[in-house]
Amino acid sequence: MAKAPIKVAVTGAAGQIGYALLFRIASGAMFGPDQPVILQLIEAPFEKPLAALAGVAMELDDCAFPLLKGIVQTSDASVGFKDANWCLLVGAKPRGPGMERADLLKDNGKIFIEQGKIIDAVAADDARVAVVGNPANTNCMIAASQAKRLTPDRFTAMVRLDQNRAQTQLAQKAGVDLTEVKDIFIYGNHSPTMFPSFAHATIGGKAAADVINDKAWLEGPFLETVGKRGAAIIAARGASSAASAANALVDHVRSLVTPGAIHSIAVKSNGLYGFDPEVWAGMPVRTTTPGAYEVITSYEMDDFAKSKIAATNKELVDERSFVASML
Ligand SMILES: NC(=O)c1ccc[n+]([C@@H]2O[C@H](COP(=O)([O-])OP(=O)(O)OC[C@H]3O[C@@H](n4cnc5c(N)ncnc54)[C@H](O)[C@@H]3O)[C@@H](O)[C@H]2O)c1
Ligand SMILES: O=C(O)C[C@H](O)C(=O)O
Repeated sequence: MAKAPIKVAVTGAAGQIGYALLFRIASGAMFGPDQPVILQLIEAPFEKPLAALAGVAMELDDCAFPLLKGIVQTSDASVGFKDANWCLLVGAKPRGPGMERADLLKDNGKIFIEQGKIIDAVAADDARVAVVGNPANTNCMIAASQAKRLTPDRFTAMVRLDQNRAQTQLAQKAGVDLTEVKDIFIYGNHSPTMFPSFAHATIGGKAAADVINDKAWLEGPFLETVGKRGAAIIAARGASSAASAANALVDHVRSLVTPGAIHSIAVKSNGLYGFDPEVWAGMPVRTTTPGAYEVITSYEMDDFAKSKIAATNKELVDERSFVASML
């Protein structure tokens, strides 16, 4: 028997990531080739993005995707999140000229407070939330802070782009196919302070550090390249990563609905790996049942890793304190 459609709400649907994302969701890449979807597309309440959204919806129609069972277009979040099983929070205000990070946090904080409240009020009982809009970890923490019905574990932020970037860098350095690289996980913030923990990664079943045999590269250029990849793409393209970010969100959700998948997501830390209990930090998880996961707690951290985790934790704690009065 055919499966019932699931409702997938996407904010910022007419933005660059939205344009690279919606067609993949509708094609089955995110939820599988037998799972019909209804897309509930949410944009800012302005003429230009809403007109662009109408154009994106026309293109979705024109793809004649067999799995796409409906499209909602709205600037009203209570309509867009209504009964949503997945809420993909991509839309956010970008940093303007001369704007401090704290101002960005506060402006986006208002958006994520509002969206957190509405999701908690109207989304489906099994709703899951994945945050992409930057600063993703703290926006996710803010949205989760507004929820009374939905528990904090339902709210995750995306560090999968960083994991994918790190995997490719290790494969290229070792000169192997990237499928040989396993167990590279991202700890902390989606920002240059993130820590891709190379000590536990393997290449072709052997410790990555032994295969690469270049500690200085791992502790220096590797971390720097992964941490600053977003900025390098902005410098090269004149716009932030979009196709790779959309692809990473497909991977994030696909892994979360696939029992047994092991992957990095940002979750409420609850004090694991030395993070402040109240911040959302990247860490390795294993998906248990579709949408649910357990944090893998067995990785030992050496002094180098502990110092990197302390630095990214400090940034997350600082971000939380910038917005504490709003929570
Ligand atoms: N976590 C990651 O790995 C990662 C990677 C790349 C980009 N990002 C972030 O993703 C976000 C989106 O990037 P983009 O390139 O698509 O940006 P974009 O500016 O092209 O699109 C953002 C869209 O969000 C909409 N929007 C703004 N406020 C909204 C609201 N309250 N409700 C609904 N829609 C709203 C805008 O109208 C716009 O269409 C940015 O914050 C970017 O920094 C995160
Ligand atoms: O939008 C950005 O600042 C960069 C983006 O988060 C990325 O990692 O590509």
